[in-house]
Amino acid sequence: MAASRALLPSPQASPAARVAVAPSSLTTLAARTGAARLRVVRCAVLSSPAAPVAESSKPPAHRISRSGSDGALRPKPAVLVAEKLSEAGLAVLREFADVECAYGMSPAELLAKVSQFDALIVRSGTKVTREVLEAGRGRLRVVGRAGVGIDNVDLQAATEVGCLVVNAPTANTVAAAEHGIALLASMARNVSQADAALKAGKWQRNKYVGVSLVGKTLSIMGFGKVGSEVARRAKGLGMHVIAHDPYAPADRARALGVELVSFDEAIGRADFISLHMPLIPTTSKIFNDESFAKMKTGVRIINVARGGVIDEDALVRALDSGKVAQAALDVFTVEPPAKDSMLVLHENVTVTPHLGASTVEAQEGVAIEIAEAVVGALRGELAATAVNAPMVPAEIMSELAPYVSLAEKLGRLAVQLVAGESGIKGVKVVYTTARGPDDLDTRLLRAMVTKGLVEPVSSTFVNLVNADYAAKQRGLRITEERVAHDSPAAEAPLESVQVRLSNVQSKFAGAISDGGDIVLEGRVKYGVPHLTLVGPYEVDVSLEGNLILCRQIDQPGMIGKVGNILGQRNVNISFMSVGRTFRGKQAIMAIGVDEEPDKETLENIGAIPAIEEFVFLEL
Ligand SMILES: NC(=O)c1ccc[n+]([C@@H]2O[C@H](COP(=O)([O-])OP(=O)(O)OC[C@H]3O[C@@H](n4cnc5c(N)ncnc54)[C@H](O)[C@@H]3O)[C@@H](O)[C@H]2O)c1
Ligand SMILES: O=C(O)[C@H](O)COP(=O)(O)O
Repeated sequence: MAASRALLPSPQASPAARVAVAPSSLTTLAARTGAARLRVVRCAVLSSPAAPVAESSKPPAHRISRSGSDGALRPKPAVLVAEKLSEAGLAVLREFADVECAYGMSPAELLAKVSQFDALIVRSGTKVTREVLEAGRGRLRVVGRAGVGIDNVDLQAATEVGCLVVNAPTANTVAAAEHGIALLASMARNVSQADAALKAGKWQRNKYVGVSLVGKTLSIMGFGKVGSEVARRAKGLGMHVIAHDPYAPADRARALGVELVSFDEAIGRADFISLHMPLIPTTSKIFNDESFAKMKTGVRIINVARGGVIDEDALVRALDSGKVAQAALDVFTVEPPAKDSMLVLHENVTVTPHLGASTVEAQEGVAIEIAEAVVGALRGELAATAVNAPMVPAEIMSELAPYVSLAEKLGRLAVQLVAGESGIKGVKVVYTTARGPDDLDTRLLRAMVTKGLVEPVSSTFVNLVNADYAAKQRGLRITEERVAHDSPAAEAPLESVQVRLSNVQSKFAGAISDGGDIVLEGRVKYGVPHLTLVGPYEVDVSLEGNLILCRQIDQPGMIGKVGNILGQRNVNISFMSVGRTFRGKQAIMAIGVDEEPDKETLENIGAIPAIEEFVFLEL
């Protein structure tokens, strides 16, 4: 079987979720409800060795009806809708399945019910925990998230029990952007405070004098789907819009008349700051005492992204001191927030209960998008919005698995090296192989590089079906080059894979090649992906755990010094490799570590006099 007939999800996915897709159907796109969306493509579900269901917990018998496209009689699937879904979506579901809407269930009620259903649909208010997924094991095949964020679904557990998770990533973008603008305007004019005062009988015209928006600088933090829609609307209000997003395409920003700037410049120049980045380890509490201190006194902040990007205690301090004049928040670290939350009760704070996606139109769009994805998945089709993606059949996996993992890891490392404000422009993937184009289809590898580049910095989930579309959406131009390997007798499908990011700045200058690109190259050795080139430096480090890269003057004792610091802090080194240009000149150390070193440990490494720069990268 050719490699081109295969798909691969995250390596931990269980065999029960295995799906194969014909290459001819890989790129069907459709435009709908104003937002571009991907259609599902038909594919064959490979045999799913479902776990045996205990006699006592067996679900009730299925109702028999004609649900197959071939008209054959087979059981009608059952779908549990746990949160309010628009009628349009329910109608799509009812055509294919028995639908039960059980809104507002307690966790115990959900746990008791879930084993009777083939699919479960939720929004952000229902926690789909490991316990829930375990309870559904054997019958529950799909969890549909009617919205973007899947922070409430235990993805790892879903994958382990062979349950596909699909989401609806685009239909609520405009609604979230409009809510951001609504909060911006109502905060600036004290609408909610004045409304509350008037309803309490107070006519306070002098107290609620607002500030104007026209001519003010708005910084958009995260220039993705929602951020760019907010920018477009704010320009219409006469605001000067700048943005910070290290991974956004500069062309798209330019087309909207938005200047991309560094983090410090964005927060330092802004009168208003609107947050639109995903909650990922690098953005967690990124707005904290230190960043508030760099803002203009009297700045105003809007958050319709995720509560966790703000250190909420620090925001209360900044509001109390007047550093931040006002905040308008739709999202909170814990939802719902405590009733006595000082942030929510602060008089200079406007709050809404996570309403960004809550418009009639968005909920209709999201409901249809998720209903179609769930029905498609129950039919054995692969949704382009599958979050824990599909994988390749065993015979393909056995040969390509380590290269697939290598491709994703190179993408993942490369994107973490990006810095500055120019955004990623060109991506080139170079394969050195003894095989001809007919023997090695590189789509899977290209998709995995895209997955590695996109997933760590966005709320987009990439699988083989949507990889090229996801790259295009983000303005990533991915080109490929095949370099013939000298030894045509070589058995391995690939000698090496190289990922080059052009026209980017890097937070680690040592990763920049002589040609000015971020360059990472890897090989598979004894079935394990290895990093073998960083910029111009040859290294050899197994890609397991996490990685520290240090650039230093080549001199004796460096390995010992860094090793000591890590050892003292109980950080286990799994691999270490040094590469240098010339003796006594520049060298880099690539260190594989099992644990994540804390900030102080990394600072101690950086403080070694011969170390010129270092970076910690997560795999
Ligand atoms: N309040 C709501 O109801 C609601 C509705 C929709 C989306 N959201 C949330 O809004 C956020 C944005 O959603 P989206 O659909 O626009 O996602 P997206 O993936 O399209 O955009 C996120 C952008 O953030 C950028 N980014 C990543 N790390 C960054 C960093 N350190 N600094 C600056 N930018 C960074 C990415 O490059 C990307 O361009 C998500 O957190 C999503 O869950 C909330
Ligand atoms: O992630 C999302 O799509 C938004 O935060 C909306 O969540 P909701 O569907 O619970 O409104």
